[in-house]
Amino acid sequence: MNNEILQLHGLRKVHGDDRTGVVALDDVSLALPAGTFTAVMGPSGSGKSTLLQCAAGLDRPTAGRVLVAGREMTGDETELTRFRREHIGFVFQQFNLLPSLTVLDNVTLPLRLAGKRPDRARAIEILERVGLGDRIGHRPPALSGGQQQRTAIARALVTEPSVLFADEPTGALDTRGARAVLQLLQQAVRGYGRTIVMVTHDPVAAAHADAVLFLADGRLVGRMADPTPDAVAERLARLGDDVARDAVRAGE
Ligand SMILES: Nc1ncnc2c1ncn2[C@@H]1O[C@H](COP(=O)(O)OP(=O)(O)OP(=O)(O)O)[C@@H](O)[C@H]1O
Repeated sequence: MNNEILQLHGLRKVHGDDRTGVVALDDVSLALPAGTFTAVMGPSGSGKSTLLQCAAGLDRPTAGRVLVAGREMTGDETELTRFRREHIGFVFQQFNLLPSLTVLDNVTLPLRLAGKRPDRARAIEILERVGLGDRIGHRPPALSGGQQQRTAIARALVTEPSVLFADEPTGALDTRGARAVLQLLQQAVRGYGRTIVMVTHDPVAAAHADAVLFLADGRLVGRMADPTPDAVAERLARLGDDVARDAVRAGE
């Protein structure tokens, strides 16, 4: 059985005109097994968000293929939307909850959008799992940032996505809120077998993953298994030095 739940083949993304635009991704290929937690790191502008957006079907690559659970992500907007609803979960830095809906209604929303029965019992079970069982009737503005992000994670998990993508999920949180969110993501992988890909700038956050992928100038330039915060920070510093040196050389 093919255990690789996410495959990227020769992904290229040019923002703007293909000839004069910005090359954000340059021939990125990777395959991630199901049930793994992967962090993506790299200097600012290295293409991390673009990689996540293309892999999640929120943006279209200029070239290359994305396969999720063995199926190619392709087609018109309607097909892409259906594919995303079925296979993809996404967690944003700024939570993106609907402020006028209760926590419970935010979490059942993806089911309703997919035309499925909004299974309240299941949504409540997930909210209990993320530690918000006593907050289901609250509205997001009444919650802390960490609680809002845990609501967003519950919303992303309710459809049991093949892959959950998270773009800087702890970027707007304090240390305590961030730790709770990272532990939750770990638990979703280790306890429930989900697959998570997370972009982060924070070596401590990245060290919660099983492996870290490093991007520089739109290319995959390294992978670290069993990361520690110190090892990640050191690798990142070296990458930053390399990028700065290349920029100086290009300007010579
Ligand atoms: N919509 C866009 N239009 C034009 N250029 C873009 C667009 N989005 C991103 N870029 C460019 O593509 C490159 C990669 O951007 P991306 O946001 O993916 O990098 P990143 O690694 O996520 O950066 P950061 O860590 O600063 O968020 C950058 O040079 C950026 O300026």
